Amino acid sequence: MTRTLRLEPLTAEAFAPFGDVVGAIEPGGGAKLSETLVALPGAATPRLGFNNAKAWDLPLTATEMERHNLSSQCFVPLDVSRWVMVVAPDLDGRPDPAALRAFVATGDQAVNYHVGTWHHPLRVLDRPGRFAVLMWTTGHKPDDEEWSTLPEPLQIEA
Ligand SMILES: NC(=O)N[C@@H](O)C(=O)O
Ligand code: NI
Repeated sequence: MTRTLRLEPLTAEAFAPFGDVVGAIEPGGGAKLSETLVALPGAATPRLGFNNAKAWDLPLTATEMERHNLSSQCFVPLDVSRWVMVVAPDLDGRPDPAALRAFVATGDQAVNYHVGTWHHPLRVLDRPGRFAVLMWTTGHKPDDEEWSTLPEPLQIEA
C-alpha cells in the first residue's frame, strides 16, 4: 500500500517545527542563521559540502528518512530550480508516519534542518541543482546519520 502526500509551498511558518527557511533577500538586505546552526558534542568537524544534485520527476517515492542527531544541516541553493523536502516529527525514535509533510522550495530558499529533524535525502526537480551544504560531523558513519524505513512507501505529488 502506498500513501500519497501532496507538496505544500515552503514557508518559514509552516516549516518552523522542522527548521529554518531563509527566503530571497532584497538588495541591500541580509539574513543570518546562528543559534540553530548546531553541533553537539562529538560533531566537532565542520563540513561545508558542495554538490550538483540530479533532477527527479514527480511523483517522488520515499521509502526511508534520515536524521543527523549531532548536527543541524543547512542547504543553500547556488543554482536550483525547485527542490523538495519531506519531513516528520519524531515518534518513539521513528518519523511519525501520521505527521509527514512534503514541501516544495524555490531556488531562492535556503533550509536549515534543526538537529535531529527527520528528513528525506535531498530531491531536486526540473533540472540538476547545485547546493552548498553546511553541517558538523564526527568524521565517521554511522554517527553522522540515522536512517528509518517508512512503514509504507510514500508517493509525493504536486
Ligand atoms: N549527507 C548529505 O549531504 N545529504 C543528506 O544528509 C541529505 O539530507 O540529503
Ligand atoms: Ni541529511
